[in-house]
Amino acid sequence: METNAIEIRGLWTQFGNHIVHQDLDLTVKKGEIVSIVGGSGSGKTTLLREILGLQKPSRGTVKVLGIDIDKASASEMRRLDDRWGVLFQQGALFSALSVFDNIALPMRELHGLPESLITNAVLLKLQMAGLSPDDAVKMPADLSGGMIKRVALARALSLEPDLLFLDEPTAGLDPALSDSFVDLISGLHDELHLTVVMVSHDLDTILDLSTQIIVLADKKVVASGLPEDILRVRHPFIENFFLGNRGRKVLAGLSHLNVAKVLGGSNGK
Ligand SMILES: Nc1ncnc2c1ncn2[C@@H]1O[C@H](COP(=O)(O)OP(=O)(O)OP(=O)(O)O)[C@@H](O)[C@H]1O
Repeated sequence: METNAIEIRGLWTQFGNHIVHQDLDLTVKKGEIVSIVGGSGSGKTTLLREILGLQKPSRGTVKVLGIDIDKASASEMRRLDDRWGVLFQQGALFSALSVFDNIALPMRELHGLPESLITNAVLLKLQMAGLSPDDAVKMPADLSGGMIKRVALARALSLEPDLLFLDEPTAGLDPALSDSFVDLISGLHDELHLTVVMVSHDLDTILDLSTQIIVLADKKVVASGLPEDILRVRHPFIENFFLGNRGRKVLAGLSHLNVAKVLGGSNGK
């Protein structure tokens, strides 16, 4: 049985003369929560787009749930579409559709299910995403930022995916809302045995959720694993991101991680 949710081997991405990924390898096992981090322009969004088959790499293979995205037939791609849910930063909801219709859309598009089943499924997804049945009739313009994220999450879950992709899930949320969104993702992961792949700049979210952190820099994966594995790798991005003032504060709050010990004498002051 396939144990890897995603396998990327020898990936190159080039736009004109600009090489974004150079011989990049990456593996996500089923059931993991993986955070992809990297500086602006390091190619995180492009990588997500390549995993989703929205963009073709210049070279290399991308396999999702055992299927080679480049060689997949139209029907295989449709089946994959059924098996992943995507919460992207932009265009999270259709503004002309109610909350109900936004969540129902993927079911209506892909399955032609009877409306009575769709209604029950939408109500269940609303509940899973921490929303009430009364929210179903609201329009996106009437929702707060936190609610929009929850509705977008409910829609991403609408086809009961095995894989969930989140692009900056907590961007724009205040700390309390961000914490409750993190709890929600964590609960859904445990309950639904989801594999989650997210791109995030939010260190709290990354450290709270990830079973694997993947650091993109210099056109490839420069470090991957748990925070203690990442911190052992000397790289300017890692030092800035994890060990800048804010990073140190967040890491200091993690009792299981002896940051000073991991860093040794030189940086562990
Ligand atoms: N379609 C495209 N054509 C040309 N260049 C592109 C295209 N898509 C992305 N790029 C370039 O590839 C690089 C990586 O972009 P990408 O959006 O993947 O980075 P990112 O890590 O997600 O950045 P950010 O954190 O700022 O969102 C950037 O230099 C970007 O300008």
